[in-house]
Amino acid sequence: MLTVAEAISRLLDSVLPIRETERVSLSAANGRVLATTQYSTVTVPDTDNSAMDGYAFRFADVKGTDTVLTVRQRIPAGRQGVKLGKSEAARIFTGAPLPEGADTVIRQEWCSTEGDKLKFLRFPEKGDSVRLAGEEVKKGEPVLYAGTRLRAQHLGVAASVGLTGLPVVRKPKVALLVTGDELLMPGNPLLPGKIYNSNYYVLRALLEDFGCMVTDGKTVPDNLHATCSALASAADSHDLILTSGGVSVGEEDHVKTAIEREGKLHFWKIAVKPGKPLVYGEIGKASPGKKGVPVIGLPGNPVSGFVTFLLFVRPYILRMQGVQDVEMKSVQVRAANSHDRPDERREFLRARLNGEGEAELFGNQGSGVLSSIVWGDGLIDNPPGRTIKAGDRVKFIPFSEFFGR
Ligand SMILES: Nc1nc2c(c(=O)[nH]1)N[C@H]1C(S)=C(S)[C@@H](COP(=O)(O)OP(=O)(O)OC[C@H]3O[C@@H](n4cnc5c(N)ncnc54)[C@H](O)[C@@H]3O)O[C@H]1N2
Ligand code: MOO
Repeated sequence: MLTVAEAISRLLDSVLPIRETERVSLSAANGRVLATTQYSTVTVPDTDNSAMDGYAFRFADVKGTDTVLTVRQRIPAGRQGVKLGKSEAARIFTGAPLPEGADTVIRQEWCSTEGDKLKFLRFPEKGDSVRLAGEEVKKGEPVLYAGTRLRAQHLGVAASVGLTGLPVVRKPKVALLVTGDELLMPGNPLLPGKIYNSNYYVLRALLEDFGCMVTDGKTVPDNLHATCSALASAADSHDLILTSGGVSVGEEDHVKTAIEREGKLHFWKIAVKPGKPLVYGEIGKASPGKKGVPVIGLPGNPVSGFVTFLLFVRPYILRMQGVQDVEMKSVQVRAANSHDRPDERREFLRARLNGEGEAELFGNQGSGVLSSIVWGDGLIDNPPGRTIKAGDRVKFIPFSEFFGR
């Protein structure tokens, strides 16, 4: 069995990055991956301006708190003032440009006025409450880097330098194939021996969360012929095929054999719990110089599907879109309760942070207990063979870490 790290590096080493790009408006760019580094065509801020509502003046005119200046002008944000005369001040508001000659602002709470006379309650320091031109970005500097997954904050920076749209990588086209004779879609009456298909909704939502365009067919029945033909037709027009179920060792599990028939198996089985039987391969007989379409087969157990998606599929599809930093980062916390049964595989246990910042494990760690991932807000990354006692230090990966970047 491969280790988690080996599986991730074999997956990432074989990713074919998508080269096509498109330009989208800023309001359509959330979640997309930036295709080329963006440089600012403006300086931000473009002039020195006030960080406070108060009074702008020339520092050299103020000798002490007994200095009195004369207020000669009023500059709201969006307007421009005129040059300051000797011992003059300007009434100024947050964001308004400093008038020529001014270098310091005193906030209104720290001074007083009588008519047009300004008195100081505190002695300022030179440059107080002034945002200098170019202190954030200078014209020509890079502001956003290729390979960034664009989030609200990146769109804000793009807008702040006047960009209206951005070049992004084309969305990966992913075929989602869910296998299993026992599956019924919600909306149908539940028949004996059947269960509702939850993986379809989980995996579709996850794929969309990470920027994919998802197409799906009917649920694939548990037979080799149907599995082979579903894989072969999905390979036609997709960048990736993601399957659910049918990857274990029973004679009703056909995904691995179908990959071997329709293409090539790269690996099967990872020393991870949940998720051991994950399979990776490609579909389509590779003609010289041409690769097949990658296929990742996730285990059918619902928690296994969710966890292995985050561990293995998420970095894969982000890297397809050009994101370099796809590593999952954990934080060290104390365990609130125990985990008594060690496993030879590296475990990703469902847990949540309590009010003390400790990770509390969900009671039933079964791979089919989907409610554990609703109760939990992250995973404890537990090394092979290790039990956990309350108070032990553990590595915790919040779900937000997977979704945040
Ligand atoms: N003899 C062995 N049996 C199993 C092994 C093993 O090593 N030896 N491994 C177990 C592990 S670990 C896992 S994980 C599962 C993975 O099995 P499959 O990928 O073949 O998944 P299925 O058998 O199709 O289903 C497993 C389980 O999940 C339910 N399921 C499947 N699809 C869905 C869906 N779309 N929505 C909701 N629930 C789904 C299915 O009904 C089963 O209960 O194999 C173990 N067996
Ligand atoms: O890998 Mo399975 O996912 O342990 O149940």
